[in-house]
Amino acid sequence: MAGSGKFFVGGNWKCNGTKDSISKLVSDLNSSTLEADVDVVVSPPFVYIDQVKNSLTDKIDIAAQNSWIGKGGAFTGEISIEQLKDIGCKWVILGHSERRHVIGEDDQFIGKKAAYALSQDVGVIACIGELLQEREEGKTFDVCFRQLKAFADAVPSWDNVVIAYEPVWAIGTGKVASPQQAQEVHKVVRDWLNTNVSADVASKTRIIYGGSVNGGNCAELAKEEDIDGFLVGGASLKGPEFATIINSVT
Ligand SMILES: O=C(COP(=O)(O)O)NO
Repeated sequence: MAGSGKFFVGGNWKCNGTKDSISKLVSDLNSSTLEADVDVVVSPPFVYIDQVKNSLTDKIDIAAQNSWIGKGGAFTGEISIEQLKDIGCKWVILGHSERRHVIGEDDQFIGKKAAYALSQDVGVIACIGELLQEREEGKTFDVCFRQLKAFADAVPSWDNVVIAYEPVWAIGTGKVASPQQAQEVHKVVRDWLNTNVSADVASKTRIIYGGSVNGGNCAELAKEEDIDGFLVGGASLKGPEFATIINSVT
């Protein structure tokens, strides 16, 4: 399994950064003190992965923000897992709500991507989460279970999978889920794994939270039993704050 720490923290840089700003961010990360039992990844835009990989401390791995459903070839604009491995990616974020609700990727398409990445020994950060309307209609669990099932139907194994619960209404809004809200969903996700996959997978799979995590709220969230780390957007673009979040999970 790529990474065997009890905890997992990812920094999703999304479509942000320049060569200069990323150079500064990497420098800040390289000078940070990071706790040992946390697997840490950062996820730069594709065009900066090589720069980051060649300058970042080896204590932090690289995750791609997306990947193609299979081998490369005549797929204009796509980037294959083989190419991402070639430049040092060990992980890939798949099913992010921005890919689902902005780009329009569906559960099955995301499942195919996850299956192929895992078949090539690249770890998958499998994102799930409900829209505000779905939560208001009491459908949070149904949505998460549907998304989980699509991953479960596709993946050959859960050994290299981290689940990221990211309520869409909390992403980029500053409206972080309360520790109780996040724990409630993380618990039912772990129970779903126990019932539908195995007790071993349920106990070993890291379930991380994403959605407006910052240096001020991470400690309270990290205290929850079933929160095994974070997938951080905006706050991961600030090196010192991202280091604070990483060190809050131990
Ligand atoms: O999308 C997110 C979270 O983003 P924010 O931390 O900016 O809410 N992680 O993948």
